[in-house]
Amino acid sequence: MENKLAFLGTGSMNGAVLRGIIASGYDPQAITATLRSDDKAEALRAETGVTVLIGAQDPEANLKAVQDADIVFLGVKPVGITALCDEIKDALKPTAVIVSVAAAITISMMAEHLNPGQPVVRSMPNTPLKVGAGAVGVSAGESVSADALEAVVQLFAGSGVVHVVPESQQDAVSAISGSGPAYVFYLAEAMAAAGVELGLEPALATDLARATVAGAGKMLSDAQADPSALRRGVTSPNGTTERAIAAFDETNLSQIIARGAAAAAARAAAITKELA
Ligand SMILES: NC(=O)C1=CN([C@@H]2O[C@H](COP(=O)(O)OP(=O)(O)OC[C@H]3O[C@@H](n4cnc5c(N)ncnc54)[C@H](OP(=O)(O)O)[C@@H]3O)[C@@H](O)[C@H]2O)C=CC1
Ligand SMILES: O=C(O)[C@@H]1CCC=N1
Repeated sequence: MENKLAFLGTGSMNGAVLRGIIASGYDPQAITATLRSDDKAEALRAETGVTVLIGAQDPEANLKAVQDADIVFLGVKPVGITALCDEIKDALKPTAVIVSVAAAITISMMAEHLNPGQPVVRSMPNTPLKVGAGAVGVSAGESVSADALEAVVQLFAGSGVVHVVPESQQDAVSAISGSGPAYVFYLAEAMAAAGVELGLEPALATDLARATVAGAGKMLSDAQADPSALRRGVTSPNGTTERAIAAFDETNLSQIIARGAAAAAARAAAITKELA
């Protein structure tokens, strides 16, 4: 029988994890999801077939969702994670594995707000899980058995690549793959704007940028794909692409991207300090 799953705070990220799991064939009847407000509840129910409980209508929604759950995904904002742990801790099965998707909240911060020995996994997923193309870093607390960790890894693996990483690397994972989809969307926005500057209609420029980023992403989705080799395949000697890459290099675009990622990782470390 499949593990019973609970999703507490089923917004953008937990919703993507949930949709990825459902798309990979998991029985929706084994899943209960909670939301705080009711505006997206009906759509979530209709789309996924899971049981949806709404906090604004039932103060016990989270408690009901976890009472027979084997794996509990915490999907609220970082600032709400420890309060959510306090809320649910006595309703959890002692063996239930808590899986946080929150940036910056450490395993020990969660463990302080749960009963001793409750297994805790810290994960950093990303929203492309929703379309079966996610990337996830997971780190296990000391109470997590090898079987329990494997069960969590398998849930994510149905809709993305999964790497078990030391918890000390989670801020870096967050800065690369957690936030990374936004960097790629930003690139698509910048390409569309560049197309408009070159005289294309905005709708055409956006469509060309969108299809190009999506197509390049599809080529990269092969686990053996090498980004540098793929780039060279587009870059004719003394051709047009070469001039664009040279202009990027002149402006040190790689360093600019590294600065952005470092700023994201630094913000995660700062949030940890703020909320510890
Ligand atoms: N968005 C992303 O790409 C990524 C996000 N994350 C992490 O995911 C977490 C959630 O972020 P995100 O999904 O973007 O945020 P969202 O605001 O989209 O989702 C949070 C959800 O939690 C609900 N909620 C808040 N408090 C409670 C509660 N006490 N009980 C039940 N539901 C509650 C909110 O409901 P309501 O709207 O009604 O308040 C909302 O639906 C964060 O900790 C973030 O660090 C990690 C990786 C990537
Ligand atoms: O922006 C954030 O804080 C979250 C964590 C990683 C992606 N989104």
